[in-house]
Amino acid sequence: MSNHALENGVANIKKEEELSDMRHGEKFSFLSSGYSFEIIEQMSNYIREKSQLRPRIAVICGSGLGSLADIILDSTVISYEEIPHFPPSTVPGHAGELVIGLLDGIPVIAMKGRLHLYEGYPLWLCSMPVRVMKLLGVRQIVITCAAGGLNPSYKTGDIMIIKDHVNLQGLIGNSPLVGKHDERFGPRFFPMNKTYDSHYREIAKRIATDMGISDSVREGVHVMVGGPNYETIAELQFLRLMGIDSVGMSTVHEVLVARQCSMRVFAFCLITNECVTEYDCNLEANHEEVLQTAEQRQETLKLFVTKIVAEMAKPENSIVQPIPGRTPGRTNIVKHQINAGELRALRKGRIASTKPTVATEQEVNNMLDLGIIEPSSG
Ligand SMILES: O=P(O)(O)O[C@H]1O[C@H](CO)[C@@H](O)[C@H]1O
Ligand code: HPA
Repeated sequence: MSNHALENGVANIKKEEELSDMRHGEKFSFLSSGYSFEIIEQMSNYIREKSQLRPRIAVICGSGLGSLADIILDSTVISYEEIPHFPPSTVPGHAGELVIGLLDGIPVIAMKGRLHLYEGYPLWLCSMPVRVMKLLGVRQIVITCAAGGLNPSYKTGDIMIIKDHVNLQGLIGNSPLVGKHDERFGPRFFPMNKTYDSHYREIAKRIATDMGISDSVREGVHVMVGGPNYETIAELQFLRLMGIDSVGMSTVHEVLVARQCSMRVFAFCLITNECVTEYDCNLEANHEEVLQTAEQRQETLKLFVTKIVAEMAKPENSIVQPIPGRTPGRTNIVKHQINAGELRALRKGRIASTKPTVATEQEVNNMLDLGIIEPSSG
């Protein structure tokens, strides 16, 4: 190793050590999966104080799709920069604001702009807002992104409902979930085969038909590449061989974290450009085209998202099942230890409000979602 590389390595380790108290407070947590539960809690507490609303549904707005948040009424807008420990958004088309308000009368929280790996943020940091939203009470999430259409039948302006993904980063060990595990965020080992909620996908297709846009609504497999450069022809040909329909630089890490904490996920891409897979083609991908397509499709997308959120909010569509995979016997993972008597009381009547020292309402909801406790029928 050269001296220079060595120095860089030492500098990085020092930086990691400085960060470690913000994460798990352990000197050697270099491969940390990010902020500790307590830091995430601090962030959600900060946001909770800004609005009376307690949304169950979140929307992440992709590149150029921030206008989806503009139809949220009676809103409280919180800049990412004012939230403790929250990094700024640095990409054109991503305002870097949380918007909490009413979408057609339904409480929602929207991320107007997301965080990307290519901004220099590790994946755990890019997906950290999902955990913050979970602690705020979010149980269902709509994740949107701009993406290149790799399936040759796709056209610019199409909406692709994501039915599955290939987690290229994760397959080689770069996941937002690597590192020290905290079961309060969900199980370490969990399945991914039911990630993209099939019921919500059916609802979205029905809505597309009702809106008369079903010709431009597809369903396919998404891949997240690291970016920020667009792909070479050889890379795109390789991805197509893998069965990929759309290519983006986001979404997958957010979906992973959302599923780990049992959120129900609906995700779609706006196909903002057609991927160039032939050497003799003069087209070149560019971010201006991405933003332009998003702007052209914004009115349609606003209506599409509004209708989907309205359906997701219906009681029959908002039931959340705990994700399987919880470590058996881990009832001691809540912040305040629960003894057997208290746990029995929790099981009987969801007593959060009468026994605040045992567990907060938020913790009870978390435990219910994780399957640590069960709702009583009485
Ligand atoms: O995924 P979002 O943020 O929607 O945007 C996509 O568009 C940008 C590239 O033009 C990248 O950020 C890519 O990920
Ligand atoms: N490739 C990767 N990410 C993208 C693209 C693309 O073609 N378009 C929008 N985001």
